[in-house]
Amino acid sequence: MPVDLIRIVSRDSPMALAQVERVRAELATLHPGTETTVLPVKTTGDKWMGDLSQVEGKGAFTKEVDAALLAGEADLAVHCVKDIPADRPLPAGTMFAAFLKRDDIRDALIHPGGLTLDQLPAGTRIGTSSVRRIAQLAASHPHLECVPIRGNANRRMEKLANGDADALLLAVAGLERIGRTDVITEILSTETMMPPIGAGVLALQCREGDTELIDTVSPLGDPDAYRETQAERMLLHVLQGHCNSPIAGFARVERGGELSLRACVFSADGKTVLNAHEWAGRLDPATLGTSVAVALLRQGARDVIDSIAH
Ligand SMILES: NCc1[nH]cc(CCC(=O)O)c1CC(=O)O
Repeated sequence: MPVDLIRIVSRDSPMALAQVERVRAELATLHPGTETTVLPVKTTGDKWMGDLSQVEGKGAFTKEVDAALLAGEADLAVHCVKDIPADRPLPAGTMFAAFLKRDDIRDALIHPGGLTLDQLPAGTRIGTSSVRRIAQLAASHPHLECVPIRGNANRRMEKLANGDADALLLAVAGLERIGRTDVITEILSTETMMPPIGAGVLALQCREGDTELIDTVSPLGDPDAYRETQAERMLLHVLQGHCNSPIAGFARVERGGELSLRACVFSADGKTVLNAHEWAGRLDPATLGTSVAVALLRQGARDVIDSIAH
């Protein structure tokens, strides 16, 4: 029997609330009798506009949401997988109930003048605080300058309009969710800008043992998103990357159903780029993630990751 009521907790940014609406719509189709309510919470990551490594790093966007779940104030949390730390287990007492069908995993350039990345003149200020984006731009477009910018996607676009930067890099999936794909001037290929672990995947997280709820929401899960996410998160877990680690990578269920995983570890200045790409063959997704991580560690990833302060 599907449950009568699901109280959903999430960050309160426009993007996060759009994500919740997707979950509610999918649930309404599947279980018209199940009612849903929304509990929006502000997280440390939303409030703190400084360097994320000075608060608790990546958990900054999930901590308060997970706390509401554990306190029984809500039954289901919706998170971007990209924002869920992978170097440590999920908070004790919680588990994933589903990974939704994956959205676009690529990053987009937003340049009010309409130029593409390769057309941007030297000294163009790219607003991004992402170590992953900064390192890749340093490697491929060293003539561009990255300037720190924080806040949710809507805020960043306001800051761009105010002249705090000349261009932005933002995830296509996020822009789709807030209905602002109109601002995109170029979608960057995964070769030009390798996405972060978990890009474009939404996770449903619940309390362990909440079996009726799990039975109600798990049909929303997508099997390919599950396999890809397992491989990607195991990679990050084995690498023990921290919030300041320029690590990028993505798994993909290719034609024929086989899973592949490629990943890069960069030094902060983009001068060192380690690269690995493997096919699962008979390996399960998590073992593929381990195997690619080990390949990167053999190339020296430990030193590269540890040389960056966090
Ligand atoms: N850091 C915030 C965040 N978390 C997830 C996304 C994008 C959507 C996704 O990948 O699920 C974004 C915005 C961005 O990086 O542009």
